[in-house]
Amino acid sequence: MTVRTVALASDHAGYELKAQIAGQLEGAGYTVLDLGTDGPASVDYPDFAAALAAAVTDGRAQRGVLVCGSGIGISIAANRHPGIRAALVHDVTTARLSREHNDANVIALGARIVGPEIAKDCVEIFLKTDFEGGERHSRRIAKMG
Ligand SMILES: O=C(CO)[C@H](O)[C@H](O)[C@H](O)COP(=O)(O)O
Repeated sequence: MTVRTVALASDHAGYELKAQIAGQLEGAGYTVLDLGTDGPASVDYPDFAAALAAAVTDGRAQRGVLVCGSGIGISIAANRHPGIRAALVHDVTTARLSREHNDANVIALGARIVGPEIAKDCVEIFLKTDFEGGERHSRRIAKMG
C-alpha cells in the first residue's frame, strides 16, 4: 500500500516531538493528518490513540505515528482497537522489524525516552520499509485478528 497520508497523535508529553515529526513528514512530501493534542495541557492518551486508530482503520491515513512520554500507554491503548498493529519502537532496528515481521500500521514513540533525531529516523524507516511477507509472518499476524 502506498503511504500518502500519515496520521499523528500524542498526549501532552509528546506534542513537541509530534510537531517536529509533522515538519519532517511535510518536508518529505507526505500529507499529515494531525489529530492533536496541540499544547502542554494534560490530556489522556487513550483519547488520542482512539482518534488515530479510527483514522487508520477508516482509511483517512495509511499509517499512524503516536507519541506519549514513554510510548507505552499510547501503544497499549492503540492496540485495543481492531485492525491496529501498533509497535512501540526505540530505534531504527525495532522500527524496521515492526514493518518486516509485524506489518505494523502504527508506531509509538516515547518523547521522554528517545531524542528527536532517533525518533525521526524511526519514522522514516517505518514509512519506507515493506512487510517481508511469507507464510510464517502472515500466519502469526492472522492469529491476532
Ligand atoms: O502512558 C505513559 C506512560 O506509560 C506516557 O508516558 C504518558 O505520557 C505519561 O504517563 C504522562 O505522564 P504525566 O505525569 O501525566 O505527564
